[in-house]
Amino acid sequence: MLKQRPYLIEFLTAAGLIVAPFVLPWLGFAPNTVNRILVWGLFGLGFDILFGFTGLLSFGQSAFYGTGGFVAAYLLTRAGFPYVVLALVIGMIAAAATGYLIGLIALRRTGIYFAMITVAIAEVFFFVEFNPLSDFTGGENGLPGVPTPSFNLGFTTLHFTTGWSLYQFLALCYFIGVVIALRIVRSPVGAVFSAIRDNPLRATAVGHNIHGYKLTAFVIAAAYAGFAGGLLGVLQAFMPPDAFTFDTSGQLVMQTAIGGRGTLFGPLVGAAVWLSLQDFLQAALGLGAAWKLVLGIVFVLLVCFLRRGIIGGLADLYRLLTGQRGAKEPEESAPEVVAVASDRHAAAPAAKTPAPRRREGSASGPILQARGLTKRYGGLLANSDIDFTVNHGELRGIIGPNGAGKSTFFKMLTCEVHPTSGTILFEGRDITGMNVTDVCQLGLTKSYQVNQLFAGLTVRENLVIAALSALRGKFKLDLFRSIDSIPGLTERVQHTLELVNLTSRPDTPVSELAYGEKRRLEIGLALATSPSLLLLDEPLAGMSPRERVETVKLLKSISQGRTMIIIDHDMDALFELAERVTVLQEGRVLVEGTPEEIKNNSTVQEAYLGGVHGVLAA
Ligand SMILES: Nc1ncnc2c1ncn2[C@@H]1O[C@H](COP(=O)(O)OP(=O)(O)OP(=O)(O)O)[C@@H](O)[C@H]1O
Repeated sequence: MLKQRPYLIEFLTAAGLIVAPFVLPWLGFAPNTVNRILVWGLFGLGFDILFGFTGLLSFGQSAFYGTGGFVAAYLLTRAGFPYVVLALVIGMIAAAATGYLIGLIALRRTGIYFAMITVAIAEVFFFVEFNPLSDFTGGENGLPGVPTPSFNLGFTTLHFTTGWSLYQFLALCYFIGVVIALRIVRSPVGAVFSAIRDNPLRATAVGHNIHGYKLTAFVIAAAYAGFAGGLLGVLQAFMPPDAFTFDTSGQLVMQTAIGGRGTLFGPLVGAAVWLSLQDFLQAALGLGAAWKLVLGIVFVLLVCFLRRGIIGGLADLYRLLTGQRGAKEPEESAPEVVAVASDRHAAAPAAKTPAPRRREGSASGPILQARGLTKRYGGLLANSDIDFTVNHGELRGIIGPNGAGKSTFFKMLTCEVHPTSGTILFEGRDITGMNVTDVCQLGLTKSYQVNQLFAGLTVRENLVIAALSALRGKFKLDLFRSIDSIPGLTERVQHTLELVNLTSRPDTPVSELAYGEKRRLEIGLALATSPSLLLLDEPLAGMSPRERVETVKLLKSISQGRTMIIIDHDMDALFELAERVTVLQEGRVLVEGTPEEIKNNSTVQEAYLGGVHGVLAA
């Protein structure tokens, strides 16, 4: 994400587009096929930002393809609008506006429900195009007579009519589309897109308004689709009604899967495979409609054996040949291994600490107050009437038997779940009922009991995601800004790497980290948001004895100048770290005191050991 060879991809794209008309005819590609591939490739650039980079699978892109196409075609054929490029841009804006409205509805749901909504909406558009709007769209006849572009340069006029002549115009459009898409995916917004794809829950928890970013990706994809739809009309001199069909959306998804999602060029490569196979099987072999049978088999084989598509497969091959390690897809990430005897990167006290949002030295008194906090899950009372206060600069420990309600308590404090009753004050402000993103932006966040990392990204990229929320706020549309140009980002990430002792592993994909390293990165994600109150939910869970010792050292170092609350079952470690300890039992505060008081408290010993007094204190 951070390291990019500037303009190399842009240069190679331009070179490829210039060379293509000289090379592709030798490979049997007709100019019309190449032009169709470019239109699909442009359509796919936006779709790949949505699907490949943000992880949102839409089956409704035909709605925007058709909208942009018909708006442009209507302007050029029925409304007598003379400017082709401007008509294409207006079509694109219409599609983007439509995408915004549909996105507001569709993005209310995730996963399969989101996909189903997009299918349904595309079907509605198809119906509307054929019936109520047929006077404008030509119904099943479409809109014939779409002109091709020409540019008057004063001394001469450039006409882009058909074949390789039109290719020049389409290639320019595709190139501009690639340049814009690359800027977007390299921007902070692009980084947050990847975070949403990998772990939307954590992207929200580190302070990003993921709904806003998803909507952005949706609108970008719609805009690309709308422009490509307009180009389809120009290419065919006719805007076909089937632009609106489900087949269009399905073909786009399949082409992207064939070429490789999350690569930007995958849809272009997928379209090349699809359309050249279509031409070859239909025309050369005379298979007629049966060509789809062969295509289906090719698709299944490709998806089974090249899960990351053709480009992903080639990238893997390149890494294999050059001995580089490659990032795995998030779903293929190695399961977390608890044994970490081979962890060579032992923790050590860190040199620098990213500053908390509010300096502790300047504040005193309570930073957090919970009053009468209760959480009911149906008939189960997970937390009951908890009163809890933590002061600025304090390191508080929370212990309690399994199921005592510790994690639920943390979830309520960070507003991940809302209390059934009670109030939470953070820095004197009532945060009860706020959302986890806003609370993180205020400076209260937590590390999770079970790692919640961005599994498809590297260590550094993970920390960048978290640091971006502190530096840019929860939502910002800096779509064309380079991520490297954000002041303080590099330093903050570097400091966090030092703090969690991962300086030797910044470019390692998360899937290749040892368990202990993942736990430290988990803490690093929370730290990189610069919280003024940091909650750590079982930071020592699953660690070997050696790692526990090292991590306790690390936690001590982190705690300097910071307010922290730590839940853990390792009481020795917690008693060593915390100034005060709160004991929860059956959802209630059992007792609160210094580690010494807790160790010697007979009620606590009763709760833990069923009355075998003295063992805790031993
Ligand atoms: N989403 C939920 N729906 C229903 N019950 C829940 C939910 N989350 C937690 N609980 C229940 O609430 C109780 C407290 O759970 P919680 O995870 O807060 O305990 P804990 O002290 O963190 O336990 P552990 O130490 O094992 O992590 C448990 O009985 C648990 O089953």
